[in-house]
Amino acid sequence: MAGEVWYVFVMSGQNAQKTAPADQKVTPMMAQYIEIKTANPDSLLFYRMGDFYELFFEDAEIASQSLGITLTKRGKHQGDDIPMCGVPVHAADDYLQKLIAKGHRVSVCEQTEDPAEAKKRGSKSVVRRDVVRLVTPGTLTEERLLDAGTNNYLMALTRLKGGSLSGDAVFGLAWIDMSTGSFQLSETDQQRLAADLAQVSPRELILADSLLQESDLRLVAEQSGGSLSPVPRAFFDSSTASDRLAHYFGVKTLDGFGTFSRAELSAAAGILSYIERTQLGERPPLDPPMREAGAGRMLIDPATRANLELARTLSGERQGSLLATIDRTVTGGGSRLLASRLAGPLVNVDAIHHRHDSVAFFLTNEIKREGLRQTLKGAPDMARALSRIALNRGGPRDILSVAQGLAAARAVLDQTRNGDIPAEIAAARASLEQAPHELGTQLVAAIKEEPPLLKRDGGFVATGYNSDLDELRSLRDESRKVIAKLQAEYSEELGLRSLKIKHNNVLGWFIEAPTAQTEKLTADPARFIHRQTMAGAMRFTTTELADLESKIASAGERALAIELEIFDQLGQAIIETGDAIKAAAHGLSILDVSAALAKLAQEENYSRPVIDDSRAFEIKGGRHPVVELALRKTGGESFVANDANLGPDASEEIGHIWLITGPNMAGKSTFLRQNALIAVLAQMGSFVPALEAHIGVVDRLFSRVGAADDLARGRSTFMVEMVETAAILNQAGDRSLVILDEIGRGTATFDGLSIAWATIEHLHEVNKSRALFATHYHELTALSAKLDRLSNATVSVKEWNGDVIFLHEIVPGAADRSYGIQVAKLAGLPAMVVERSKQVLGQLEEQDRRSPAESLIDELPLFANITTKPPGGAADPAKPNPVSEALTELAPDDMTPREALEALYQLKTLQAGGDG
Ligand SMILES: Nc1ncnc2c1ncn2[C@@H]1O[C@H](COP(=O)(O)OP(=O)(O)OP(=O)(O)O)[C@@H](O)[C@H]1O
Repeated sequence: MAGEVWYVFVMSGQNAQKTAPADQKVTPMMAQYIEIKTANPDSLLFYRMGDFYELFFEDAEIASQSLGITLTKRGKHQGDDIPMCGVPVHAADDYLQKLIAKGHRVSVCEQTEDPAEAKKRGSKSVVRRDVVRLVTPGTLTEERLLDAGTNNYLMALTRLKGGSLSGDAVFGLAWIDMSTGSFQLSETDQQRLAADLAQVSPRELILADSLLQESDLRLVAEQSGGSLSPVPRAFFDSSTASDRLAHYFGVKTLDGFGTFSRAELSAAAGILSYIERTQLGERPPLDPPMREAGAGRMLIDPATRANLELARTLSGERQGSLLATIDRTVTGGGSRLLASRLAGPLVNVDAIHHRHDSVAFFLTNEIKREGLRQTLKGAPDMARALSRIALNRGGPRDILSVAQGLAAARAVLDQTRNGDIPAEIAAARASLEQAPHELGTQLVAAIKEEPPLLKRDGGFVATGYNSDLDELRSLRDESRKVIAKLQAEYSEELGLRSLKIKHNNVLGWFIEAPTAQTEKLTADPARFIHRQTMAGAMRFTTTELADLESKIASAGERALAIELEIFDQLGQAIIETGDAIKAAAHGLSILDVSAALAKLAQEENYSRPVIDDSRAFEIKGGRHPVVELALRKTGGESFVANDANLGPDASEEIGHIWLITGPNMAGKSTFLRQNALIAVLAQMGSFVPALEAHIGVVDRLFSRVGAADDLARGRSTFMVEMVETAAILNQAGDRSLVILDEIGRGTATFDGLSIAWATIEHLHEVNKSRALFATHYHELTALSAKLDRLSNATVSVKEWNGDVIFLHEIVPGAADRSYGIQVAKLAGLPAMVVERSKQVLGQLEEQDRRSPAESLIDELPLFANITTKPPGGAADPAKPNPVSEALTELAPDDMTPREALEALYQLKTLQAGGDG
């Protein structure tokens, strides 16, 4: 059997042309390897051999290339060398990290018995081995494999066809951070799906392999950025999902956790099946699933998220993103919470107010804040340590982390005690109060201050914690002294100054004396038992020495056994109070985030925004936090603050659109983005970089800024631009905020201008969103005469000696020109080209004066008139349509089936006549 299996495996490699004879000789170890490899086909197999994990065949080739380690060979198979490479067990984490980062999955196969046991079964028997864990990007828990400030989400996506009331498909989402135990569920639709995936930004996305076959869904899944793990459809079986969930959490019914939709349950079942498969028996300590109402968050689609550089810059780095600019947290948990708040700003006014209250509290209570931050700086990542302990991957340092985390929780309670405490802070404090503080005190007493990483060798329990352990340790540690004393006694008794007691691994402890002086020892063979004769020396032992030796050895062993038992007891006590520990860890994160945002507000002069359910969007003295910081760092000019007001006038209920024209490099894009960022910051619960801000909650944020090629997906710059614009025009509503920067730029002038024109009309008439629209098409400014909620704004510049000076000030009105040529001159375009451009421009402007674009305004009907026509432009509304006239005449209730059929034929004839 093993031979056949082997054959299948090798067929996927270079040796495909070779066939394996039925009587193929496979060494027992190789047979075992092949069996295990076949059972774990989609991953690289780390096969434990002594102090190394070895990889063979294709796995070895892939790993050696990915890790830059030497490819060697071990034995032959079917006449060919077997490629092999290996990584030392003690450094395995680093190699795992590299492989996982490159998108691989790794099965870790351990020896599950002592080699001595295997030998008992016969000299040729192989040590039993088994895969103990499948390491995938979304199931990591090791500190070294994780980024402290980033959640590591595993996400499951499932679809129920016709799951909604309207019969459309609904999607269930479940996501888990195994390193902290958080577990969330939500339901969404096709339109929101990409935005919801982007909000979570999973490291690994699991979905039924059948879904991955659909190209649209595959695209959305790929866009999430997570590594894709297809699994069988059966993982998501929604009919058994409730039972599987209840079973996992050891409850009879899920009622206590809340109500979940079928799609959510199906996603939850999928993710739990995957965890069971990858963790092989270990159960990560998960929180009960929480329902994340998708509608409770501002919708930000992936393109907008990327354009606004919320968590990463367009080039993929954290540095330079909004998140990096505002992050003043001092703990890993705080940093993760801040990132998830930024990824999903709220839309509930009360919830936003609560967060602002917390920031305000720490802004006024500076001493409390700084004391708190000082304490938190030393607090380790309790949530992640807890997870490792529960997964049986914990070490002494994880226990110490919990101990120190609980100590920090106690200190923080004292530091935030008095004063008028806002609701969110009070709730966080309550969770700290309920933490298992007695256990904390016990842990502090139990673990040394700087324990070793692994529990394996002991040495982590503090002195004074367990008296038996202390005794055994001193026996072991005192051994040298006891031996030295014995040596002194023997040498005195025998009068032999050169007698020594030594130790080696073969003999253990022994007495050694120069051969010439061993007379007295050999004379008493019953006492001095001869062990070995060397050149010039002889070795002996005594019952006394042997007794001492076994005492020392067993003291070490017994000490280790006691330490491991203590470790298990403490671990168990931690797991039992896991929920309270996790709640306290979350409480600390909330305090960290609130204090950090207050610190930010103070340092950067942010102010508290007014948030309500209106359609207001009034920003006074707004700034772009990232550009402002960049300018400050370069020490050049300072950032010019600007106002924006897109709110409705007193008599209206719908927001406004600003059309911004202005020279290149003046600051249009910066202005657009800063307003979007201010909305995001306000609704995530932060203060904002402005003197004042009044924002009626934004439910969806859309931004189309700049143009980026997406050639990897076969879309041109212009196609990307149009796909994103289409998404905006199809989805934005009157509570949305839309930022459009130079729409139409990617095509010929007239096409671009026409698209921009129609887009503005659509936003104004149909979407009715608050919007900022930057453009170089000056012709568009004429639209403000026709569209009453459209105003023109421009960025002011000064011209001086033919050069242009940017003032970066947004003022009402339209730009008279682009100053493109002046900017080109600044950029160092050759003087000849600059001059020639001026000439060409002069001629073009002359032509334009003869047929100005303003006339378009009167010639073209308003956009609204067009939308009232049926799609396809079938009929002229001025001419009566015979089909609709006939339809109006019909009275279905008064007709027999036969008459109805005849009427249908008649209608068809009429239509045919009309088409002709
Ligand atoms: N309000 C401001 N205060 C100070 N400097 C600013 C301000 N806004 C923008 N700048 C500076 O001007 C540069 C250009 O800004 P931005 O890219 O927003 O211009 P733009 O008008 O969109 O240009 P283009 O039309 O060429 O795309 C920025 O990188 C920044 O250094």
